[in-house]
Amino acid sequence: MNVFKTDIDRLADVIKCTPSDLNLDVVVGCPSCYLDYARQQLPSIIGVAAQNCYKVAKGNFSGEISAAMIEDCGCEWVILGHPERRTIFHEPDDLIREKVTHALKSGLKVVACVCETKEDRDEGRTWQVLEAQMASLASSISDWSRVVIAFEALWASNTGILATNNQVQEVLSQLRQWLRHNVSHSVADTTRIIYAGSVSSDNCQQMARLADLDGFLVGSGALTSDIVDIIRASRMSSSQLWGEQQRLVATSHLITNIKQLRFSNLSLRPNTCRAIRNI
Ligand SMILES: O=C[C@H](O)COP(=O)(O)O
Repeated sequence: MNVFKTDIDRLADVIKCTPSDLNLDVVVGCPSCYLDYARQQLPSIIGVAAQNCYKVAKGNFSGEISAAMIEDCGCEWVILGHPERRTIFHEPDDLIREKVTHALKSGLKVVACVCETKEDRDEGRTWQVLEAQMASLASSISDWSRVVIAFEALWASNTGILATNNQVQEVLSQLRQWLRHNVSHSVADTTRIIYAGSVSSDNCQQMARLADLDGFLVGSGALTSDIVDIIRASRMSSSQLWGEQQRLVATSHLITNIKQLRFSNLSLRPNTCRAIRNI
């Protein structure tokens, strides 16, 4: 709930120049009322994701949208179980699992989120919480090739506290090991696991080097020129995915300020210029 149509226009203007040979998926998370508009404005190389959808195809569920509606808008992604859905709207694991089941069955690709809160970390139950979320999600997934796992350290999102690289890598590694032991080696080796929690220009390059990191889910950084650096860092990521999967950057918000930066030399840093050219 951070942007309007004019922001989509600005984003589209910049991103139309994006070359098509990126070894990277860039997916723009979008409020449901703008899905259709965003899909029309953005180049086809950029994915568009809904930020939620309901668990059934059709019916009397006022205020909800369905997977079929997302597809009808020409979009192929949905973000499910976002930490804000889990914590602010109290979506339980079971509901998220049902949504993931339905979205996949409907043909969408899913960014499935797991998260830990500050209390989870302080009380030493991070892995217990994440494992329960993973187990619930995994029971709904038959085709992992259309699933990206996003881990968010909620305590490091807009709090002024940053997760260290070690803290992030530790969890990402645990998530991959969990997939290895509970799903399969090939799923562990090919499923993209991305990180969310105040990813910015300042920390994206170091994080991109983490062994088990395959991209980012970006919130506030997608509202500034930082997203250019983040996309660039993701492209250079050292993750070792097998098979056809590419690294991924998903935004839960639209990128708003790139055009403004592009045409405002005062606020355009040299590395941002280069990054814009390179994407
Ligand atoms: O959807 C994005 C995540 O909630 C992360 O947001 P953030 O990058 O502002 O911490």
